[in-house]
Amino acid sequence: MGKRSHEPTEQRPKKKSKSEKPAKASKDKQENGDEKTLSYSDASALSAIPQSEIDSFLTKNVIKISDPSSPDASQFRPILSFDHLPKCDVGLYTQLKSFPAPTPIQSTTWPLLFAGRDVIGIAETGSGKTLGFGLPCLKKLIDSKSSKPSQPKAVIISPTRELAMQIYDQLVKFGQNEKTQVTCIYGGVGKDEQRRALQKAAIVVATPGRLKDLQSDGSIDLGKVNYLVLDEADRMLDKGFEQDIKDIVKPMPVSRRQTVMFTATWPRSVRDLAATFMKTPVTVTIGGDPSADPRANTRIKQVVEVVDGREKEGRLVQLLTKSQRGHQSPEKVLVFCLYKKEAMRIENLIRNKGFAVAGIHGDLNQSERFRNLDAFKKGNATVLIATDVAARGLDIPNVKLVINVTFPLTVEDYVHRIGRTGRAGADGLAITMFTENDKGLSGGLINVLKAAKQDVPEDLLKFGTTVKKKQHDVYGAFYKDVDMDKTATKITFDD
Ligand SMILES: Nc1ncnc2c1ncn2[C@@H]1O[C@H](COP(=O)(O)OP(=O)(O)OP(=O)(O)O)[C@@H](O)[C@H]1O
Repeated sequence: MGKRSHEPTEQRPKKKSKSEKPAKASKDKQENGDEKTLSYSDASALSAIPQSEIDSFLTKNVIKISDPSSPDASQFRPILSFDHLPKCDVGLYTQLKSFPAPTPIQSTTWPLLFAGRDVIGIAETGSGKTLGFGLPCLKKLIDSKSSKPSQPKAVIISPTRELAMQIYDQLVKFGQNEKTQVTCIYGGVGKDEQRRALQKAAIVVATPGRLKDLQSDGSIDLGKVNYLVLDEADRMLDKGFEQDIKDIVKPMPVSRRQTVMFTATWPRSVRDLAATFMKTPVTVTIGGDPSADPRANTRIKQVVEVVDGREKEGRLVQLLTKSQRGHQSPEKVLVFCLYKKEAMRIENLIRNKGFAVAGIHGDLNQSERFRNLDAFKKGNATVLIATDVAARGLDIPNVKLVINVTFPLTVEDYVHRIGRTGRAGADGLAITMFTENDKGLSGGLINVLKAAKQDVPEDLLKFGTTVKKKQHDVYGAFYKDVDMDKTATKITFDD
């Protein structure tokens, strides 16, 4: 565990006197001797906003900023409007016009990231974290561009291939002029094309296994990387990925890079480890205390049904019938299973009942995974049966309902799973079947329900309210290669 203390004092931003200068800059002394000044100062329109307005924004959105290096977190005023963004000559901000304003996590982390600080950003699912780290990444690339890149300057690591592709798509969409310089690499497909693309890549979005592979065989040199993002950071730091991440970051020492971690859940178990990857990070939390239980997005209505395991399939068919039949356009429903074989069995059952269904899990090849996800995105299939490979980060338009047929291994995964609905300000519904087998997680689930002001069924309370210590080292496991009623023997991850 890291020696560095990661217990910063929590501060609410203080009031700023009118005479105070808004300009700020942070210096990044690079090991190769270059001293790079990352200058950032508030736009004049932002400086002109009365402090009371800033304070009410921070209070309304329950924003906490913890900066161990400065008692005065107010030196970074949140960017309340896109007009407050630092000047950028190319059309980086053009696509933002489709949004009314930055989301709270964007408002609060952008100034810190533009100023070169290491940041941990914790905010609910579907709250725009991708652009939170993505826009400063593109801006940094644009600002630093003196010649064509020969080596990547930024690396964004994501736990799944589909999420990596989604982040890549967003970066390409927003950084249109930088298109050729963003590359996505992930496992399950050939390496040659990826090697070619890497030759002109300034930003690399990757899953850890393939990145490590290409690094080990000399296809990619990460020695010039100065912006590192771990998306779904708690997932990236758990036992399944920890060593890969350590290996990947070796050529880019912490002193020389800006390190950024974003997630919706931030369990204590990963915090000390996270600190070893960062230099005096500022922790930004939207909507609550990071030391509390994982927080679900409060616009999602959560229903928990305590059932007998044998009732699950019948109940699933009932729920799908209600959401799919008799509607001109059936609702999109995402159904989560824990096991690959379970997912396959449920998919067949649902298909035989005549529903428009697709599946996504680790036993499919990569083109099937992409194709099935795409069919669901486009609405050609309105039911997607998934394992936890689809639990994190995926931004699928208009998912109205998430059904958990089998409870995940951790309550954090539950929060991410249900977060596939209720995105970008929309409402959503999550229905979870909970059986006696899951009772070890009842305490954690009850706390998640209570924190989001949801009903807690009596039947669930019967299983107990104690929160057990995390049971799985491989927190957020994706798949188990076993049948439902056998003990897990092998857990595999994306590469
Ligand atoms: N400022 C904004 N205003 C409105 N919508 C936005 C804004 N920024 C991003 N979005 C949209 O919000 C949706 C969710 O964003 P994103 O996928 O980045 O969420 P997230 O916080 O990373 O979620 P998760 O925790 O599930 O990974 C996307 O469709 C994105 O285009």
